[in-house]
Amino acid sequence: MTLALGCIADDYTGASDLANTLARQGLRTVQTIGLPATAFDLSGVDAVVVALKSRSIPAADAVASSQAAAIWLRAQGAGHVLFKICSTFDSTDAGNIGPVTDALRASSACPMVVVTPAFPATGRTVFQGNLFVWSVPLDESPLKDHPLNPMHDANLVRVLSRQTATGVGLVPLQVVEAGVDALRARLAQVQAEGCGMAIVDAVFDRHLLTIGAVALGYAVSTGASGLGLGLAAALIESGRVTKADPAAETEAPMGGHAAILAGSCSAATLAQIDVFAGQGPVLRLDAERLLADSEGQVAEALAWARPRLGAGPLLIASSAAPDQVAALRGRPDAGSTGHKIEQALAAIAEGLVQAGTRRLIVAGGETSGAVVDRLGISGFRIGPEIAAGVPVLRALSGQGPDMLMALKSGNFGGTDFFRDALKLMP
Ligand SMILES: Nc1ncnc2c1ncn2[C@@H]1O[C@H](COP(=O)(O)OP(=O)(O)O)[C@@H](O)[C@H]1O
Ligand SMILES: O=C(O)[C@@H](O)C(=O)COP(=O)(O)O
Repeated sequence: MTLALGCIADDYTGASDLANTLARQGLRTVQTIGLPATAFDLSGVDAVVVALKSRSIPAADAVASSQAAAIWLRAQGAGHVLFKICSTFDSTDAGNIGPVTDALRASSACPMVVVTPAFPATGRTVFQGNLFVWSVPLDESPLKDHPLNPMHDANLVRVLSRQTATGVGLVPLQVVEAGVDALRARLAQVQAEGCGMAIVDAVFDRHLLTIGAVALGYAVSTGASGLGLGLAAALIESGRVTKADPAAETEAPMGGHAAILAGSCSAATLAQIDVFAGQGPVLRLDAERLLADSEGQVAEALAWARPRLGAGPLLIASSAAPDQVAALRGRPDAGSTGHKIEQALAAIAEGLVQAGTRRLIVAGGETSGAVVDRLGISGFRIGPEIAAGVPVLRALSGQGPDMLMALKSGNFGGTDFFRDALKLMP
């Protein structure tokens, strides 16, 4: 059996978000952490999401790791490769959405790449090329304060044009609404005008079904979970995949201690931490102290956690409000602070697992990447959905610790997300 769909995600939360969407649509989906080191049994698998930590690294490195993933996915039979980016288009003028899309396009001789971060289930819509987060344009949303890639422009044609030498066209909503033929014709038109990519508007899932049906005709596409939804539906509609029942597998409870680690500074995560503070013990780490004495702070956090783990779930967070994040950005070592904080949280995760934690929730994409890497987990099977874009993950047995995880994108989930997650992670 060969793969129907290959996906490359630029971070680990994004990968589990996409894997969740594909699984809910009926594709038998596995998430790998990087490329599998050994031969990987793909029998019965329709889609693989290769999770990379490539969103905030130098563009050349992101291109190299994404190309390697694409080569592997195509060798497994994937006829289409989806480059999964963030639904809030997290990137800088240096990349990495443009450079990676360029490279994947070139290596598969794909004349045109459909690009859309729309994901209506989480309020991400694109209209006339402008990205909205619920009711506000991207540049007025909490993403304007992101510690690594603050987003100051909602116009994605402009944003992407700064990242690539190829022309970036626009397919407006009225064309998508008119259906697959109109969309194909418009893509051919923008291609004839010299564009190699096009931002495609989408407001409702029905638009993503149209976009997925058309995008499947190309070798590569770039987008968030909404595009995954459209591609999955098109694969089933075309008969290339037989729809699976996502609820068919029942799993034994995991047991063990439960803990939550938060490194996201998003508005949603800050609110979720406040709500959890009324339900269980919370340790708020001080970023300045963490940066000054990482080892000491990690040891202190673990000394705080160990005696409490037996009594129920606890939460440890470095998360801070925008003014504190901005203050840190003024430091001379600002370029490396995010990474250092991630590594400290990863070390705490390692200590928690050594102390018997088997159910771990991580808030934040980069943070999740650091934690999963530190734990040596090589992949996940996809469990029930906790909230839009966040599934329960079961570490693939025999590789890394046996455990349940939830990798929450900073901005996803309702205010009671942590309790919702723990209920589904027995
Ligand atoms: N108090 C803090 N001040 C500044 N940056 C922080 C703080 N706490 C965590 N960070 C960093 O902010 C970044 C958050 O990114 P990420 O984990 O991807 O969250 P999100 O999912 O919200 O994007 C990480 O690099 C993290 O280490
Ligand atoms: O598409 C999305 O919004 C998410 O899947 C995603 O990529 C999240 O990234 P982080 O907010 O950095 O976790």
